[in-house]
Amino acid sequence: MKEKLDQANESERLNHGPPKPRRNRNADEERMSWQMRALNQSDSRAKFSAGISFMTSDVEEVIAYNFLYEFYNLDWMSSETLMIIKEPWLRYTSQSKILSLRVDSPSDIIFVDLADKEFLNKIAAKKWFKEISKDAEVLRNKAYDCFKNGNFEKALFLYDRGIRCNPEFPVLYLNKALTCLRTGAFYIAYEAAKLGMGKGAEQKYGKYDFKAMLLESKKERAQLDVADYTGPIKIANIPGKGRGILATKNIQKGALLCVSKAFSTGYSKDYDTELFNACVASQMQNELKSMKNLQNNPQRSKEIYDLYSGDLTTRNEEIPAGVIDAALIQRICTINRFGSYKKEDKDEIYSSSLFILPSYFNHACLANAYRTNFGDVMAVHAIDDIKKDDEIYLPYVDPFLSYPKRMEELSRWKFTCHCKLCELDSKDKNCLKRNKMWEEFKEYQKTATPKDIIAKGKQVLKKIRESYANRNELKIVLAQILIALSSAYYQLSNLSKCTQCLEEVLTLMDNPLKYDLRVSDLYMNLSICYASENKWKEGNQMIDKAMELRFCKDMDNFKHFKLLYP
Ligand SMILES: C[S@@+](CC[C@H](N)C(=O)[O-])C[C@H]1O[C@@H](n2cnc3c(N)ncnc32)[C@H](O)[C@@H]1O
Repeated sequence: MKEKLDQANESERLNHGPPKPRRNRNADEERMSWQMRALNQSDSRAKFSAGISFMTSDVEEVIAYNFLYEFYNLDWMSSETLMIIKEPWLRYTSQSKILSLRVDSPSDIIFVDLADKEFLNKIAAKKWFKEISKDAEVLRNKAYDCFKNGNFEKALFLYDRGIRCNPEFPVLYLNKALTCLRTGAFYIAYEAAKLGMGKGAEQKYGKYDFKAMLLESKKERAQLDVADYTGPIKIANIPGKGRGILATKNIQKGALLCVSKAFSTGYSKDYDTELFNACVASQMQNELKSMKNLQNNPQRSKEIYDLYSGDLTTRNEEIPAGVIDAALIQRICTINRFGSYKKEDKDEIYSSSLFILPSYFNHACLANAYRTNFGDVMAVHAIDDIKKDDEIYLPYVDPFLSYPKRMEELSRWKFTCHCKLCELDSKDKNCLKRNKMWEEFKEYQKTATPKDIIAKGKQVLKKIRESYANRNELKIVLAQILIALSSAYYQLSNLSKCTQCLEEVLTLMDNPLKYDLRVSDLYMNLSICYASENKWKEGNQMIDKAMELRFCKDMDNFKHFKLLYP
């Protein structure tokens, strides 16, 4: 750690002074040195760079950030690659004392096809021109091989080359469209398909079915796709909060407010997690995915750049479609991050997503809406009755956290929450003492036996109950300790005590927080307790309640609910 800091400080110092002249570098030596580094598997930078061979008498190191690539698929950066770098700048990195060309935004690099004589002429780089087969059929076959092997970037490159060789060959456009669908470049796919059809593809190859192609493109992808749905809500300016979401009519609790497909999602397991913690890894992956998606779908620029980035004053700046402002996208992805966490066997999977419409919800700990994530699709439901023109909130942090912890986590967004729960907690003199007791008990619980948990838990329960003497609602810590006790009683098969605790929890939680997944789980636990005492009617009532809280009440024959509680 110290070594890394020293390196960073040293590079900072160098970057503030004038650059030092350096000796010419020999291309072959450099290539050898990078290839040696590539042998060292842990140096991912070297692996990436070893693909590059140098043709000039001098060598410059380029560090390109924010590219989404896979190490086993680096064809797009090989010895043949010619690129134009827009607005390059020189920097000393913390890794070496040699200046490198730094590129932050993927849209600052234009990859040039060496077979594109016209373009090379235009940029006065004729000498790089390489005579390549002009047979569009050959190129089509080569591209198709790449496509079959999942190398979509290279396939696209070759289809474009083929189109340049023979712009009147319609199937190339259709194949290009299919490849674009695989990479998520929907708009370019649509444009290419339209061009192909314009060139007579339909007459030549039969009816062209864009929808079938889209379905085909999804076969190997475990990504959900839905059309976005917007219910009775709208985006509006909210004094003191920027923009937010308002109800356009009276809404009953349980109603569906919107369904959104993530613009981008990053998963921790897709990243080299040795370097970062899982949460940071998923966030970094999400930033790269959002840049890639925006590069593929430039017409969505406005939607993304309109999102809150932490500074309301600079929002008016119009960024042209196709330009990736990497720093801005990183800020947007951070402030509007929707995270989720899942444990699968031993694997802990974090995901970070960027959603468009849901990013406009402002925060309240005691919110009136609840989000459910299904992969990279989010459904938002009302969890309280909401009046027309009332603001609708989602919680940015877990409302079951203690008040100080919630405030600490919310400080990232630089506002103070004034929801009913925060107002109550901030005025509650016993709040800190009570949270301390609960935190200590949680620690104790980790290693204690169920019997010990009950013995100690009863004492703590008494004190926590007393601490709430002057408060009538939202006694969340009391509910939490009762949940802990109910689980210990259950483990000791003392079902009547378990039932007693759960019944009290559910009375205490008769507020919007009952829609939390952890509370509907308790209804299911209680139904098991009732069933084991042959109280079938009560048991069924509990299942019914859990269904309502999971927004499954109006769904056909329990199908969805069974997925949640098999
Ligand atoms: C994800 S954005 C929400 C949409 C944002 N208000 C906008 O104008 O686009 C998060 C930002 O909204 C503002 N915000 C959210 N909830 C708030 C609240 N309860 N009170 C004040 N500002 C809030 C904060 O500036 C926060 O950093």
